[in-house]
Amino acid sequence: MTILLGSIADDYTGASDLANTLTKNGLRTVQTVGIPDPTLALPDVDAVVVSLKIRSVAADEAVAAAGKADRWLRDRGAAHVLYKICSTFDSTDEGNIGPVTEALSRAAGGGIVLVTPAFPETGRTVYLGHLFVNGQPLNESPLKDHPLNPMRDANLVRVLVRQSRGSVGLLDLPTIAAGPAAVTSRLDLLRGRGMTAAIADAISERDLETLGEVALKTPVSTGASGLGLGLARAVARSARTSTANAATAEAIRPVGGLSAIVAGSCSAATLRQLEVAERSMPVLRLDTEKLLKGADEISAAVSWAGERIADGPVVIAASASPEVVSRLQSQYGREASGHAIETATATVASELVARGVKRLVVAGGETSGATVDRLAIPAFLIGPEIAPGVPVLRTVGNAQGDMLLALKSGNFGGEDFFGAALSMMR
Ligand SMILES: Nc1ncnc2c1ncn2[C@@H]1O[C@H](COP(=O)(O)OP(=O)(O)O)[C@@H](O)[C@H]1O
Ligand SMILES: O=C(O)[C@@H](O)C(=O)COP(=O)(O)O
Repeated sequence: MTILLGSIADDYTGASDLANTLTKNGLRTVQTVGIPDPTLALPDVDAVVVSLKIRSVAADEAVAAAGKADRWLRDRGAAHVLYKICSTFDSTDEGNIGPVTEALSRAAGGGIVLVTPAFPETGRTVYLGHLFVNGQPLNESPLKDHPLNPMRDANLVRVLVRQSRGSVGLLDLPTIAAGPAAVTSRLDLLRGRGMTAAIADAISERDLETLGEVALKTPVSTGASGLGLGLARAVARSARTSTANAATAEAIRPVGGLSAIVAGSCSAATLRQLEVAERSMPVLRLDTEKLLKGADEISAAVSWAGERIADGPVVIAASASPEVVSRLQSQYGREASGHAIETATATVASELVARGVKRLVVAGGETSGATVDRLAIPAFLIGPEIAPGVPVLRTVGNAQGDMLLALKSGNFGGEDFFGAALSMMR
């Protein structure tokens, strides 16, 4: 297998979002969980997205993990590797978007890296280096209250500079509108001025196609699914792969079994989706105070689910409003509470799988990472899209047998996401 496009994703929901975009734009794609074991039989694909859980870890740890994934991808022919970050640029000033981007670039021989989180299909646009989320500046959007990475600055040039050793330039919209040649010469100019990264504006698919075409000629880029779209279309044009949706029917062959939803995302979209789910499914809201004090809350949740799950899907959620989250964090600390809750939701999910759940929806990036790790799932095939950025996933090489999952980024999906997801997972 020669990989036409490689990617390293900083979390698992983000990986499935990107894998969905690559698939929709013609690339046969597999999502691996970490670097696959050599014994795992992977399907023949055009693109591999290696999912890592490094969004919220120390930068040196992220650099080391991404470096290993990069070598694995390059050894299998990937000439270009996209570092998939969140479309809302989730990171802190100690975050790793800058350090990983610089390390991947150094490993590939240096140069300037094109960076853009734009993903217009989900309302993420970048203009003059400022990120907008559904029309609101990032720092005024619900992301200002993210439990782990509160985003308080919409100026991404400034955000990236704070995380980087090198300096960061801007590829503005008029340059991008002028087409690939203009973008390439502007990048050359910025590189000549010693810049190691450039934040690229993008408000439409056309901008992303231009950026994808330019980025593909370089060894590394950093961005979200929007840049993935541009890269996939450029790869499809150059390698003459199909431009049709590459999702396979195999990916959604029914698996039967029971179904459940586990949520740890506290994003505005997930909170609304939980309210809507309450109208049609039993929903258990975990008492996170109790959860942090001991394991009883987990076993209580598992027995609550056990009494109901034979009759239909159940929902178990730790998710809470920004006020409740910040109260808990001031008592137990941000990282400690986040980590303890992720461990709890992953434990609940694995107990439910042990009781026959084969169709599982998980809401939240860190929450999904902890759950997929706990279930030790090695890889996923990409099925059809449930909502922009969220595909149905079918496990590959799973010890518990085939399962269908949906890993929902906190901010993605319409109000009825949970019902819509389960109706596509049989
Ligand atoms: N009630 C709560 N109080 C504090 N933190 C919480 C609560 N519920 C969930 N969390 C934590 O918030 C974080 C949400 O992050 P994540 O799962 O990535 O969601 P998203 O996709 O919305 O970013 C996780 O670390 C999760 O454990
Ligand atoms: O790019 C995106 O917005 C998503 O793919 C993503 O990474 C979201 O992260 P979580 O909300 O933490 O799942």
